[in-house]
Amino acid sequence: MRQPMVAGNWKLNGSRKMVHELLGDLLSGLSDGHAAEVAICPPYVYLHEAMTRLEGSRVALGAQDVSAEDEGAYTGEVSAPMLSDVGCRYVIVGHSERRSLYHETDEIVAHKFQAVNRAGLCPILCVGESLEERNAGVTEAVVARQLDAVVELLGAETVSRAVIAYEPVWAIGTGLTASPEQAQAVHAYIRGRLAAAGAKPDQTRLLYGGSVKPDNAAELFAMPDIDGGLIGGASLQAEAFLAICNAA
Ligand SMILES: O=C[C@H](O)COP(=O)(O)O
Repeated sequence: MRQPMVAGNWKLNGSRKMVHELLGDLLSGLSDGHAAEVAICPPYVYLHEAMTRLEGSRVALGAQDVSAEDEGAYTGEVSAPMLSDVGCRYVIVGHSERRSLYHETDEIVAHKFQAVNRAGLCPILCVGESLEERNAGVTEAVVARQLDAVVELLGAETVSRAVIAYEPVWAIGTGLTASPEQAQAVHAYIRGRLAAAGAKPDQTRLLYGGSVKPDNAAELFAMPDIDGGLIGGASLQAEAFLAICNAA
């Protein structure tokens, strides 16, 4: 039985005020027995403050990115041991915005995944195709290439212990959501590919991301291989995020 998970990716949004207000609303709105694991991933500068706010709660902290290096002369970078030091449990790697806007290759993503793993944290590995790729019928090939880059470096068993987020690029921040059937098909493909590579992915949590909102979360999460969501825009409003957490 996989515990569902809902992770909020704040992206480049937030303030100290928002950390206090939104997390306060979240903590008071989550019922004690909520079934899903909930995580929030604010910008680096707010991690410590968020950790202080979340201490003693069941809400986990994650980061949105990480350096592939642990320490040294890498101006501007933040390492996985540092993220561990401030209380993170999760680190998003390979988000499509990092891949497209900051030119992160599959190889860089694999090394970031490795750094997160080395620090004892859990990667949330993002994979997903662009609209052009979907229309060209190469969705599975793109997802396979992104997944295989990490499997080749670390092995399928290690990858299957991470969280994997399928985020079709065309659904991110656009209001267009993959249908539950479209998302389920790719999730099943990912699980199958990990199994074919020698892992036992029955326990691997596969999240869907891309315009998840309170009104579409339940039907997406009802699919057999969708174990929750990676939420962008809707994670910035307590009411919407709580409704999505409850749907999981
Ligand atoms: O990391 C989150 C995803 O990019 C989804 O963002 P969105 O919910 O705003 O579409």
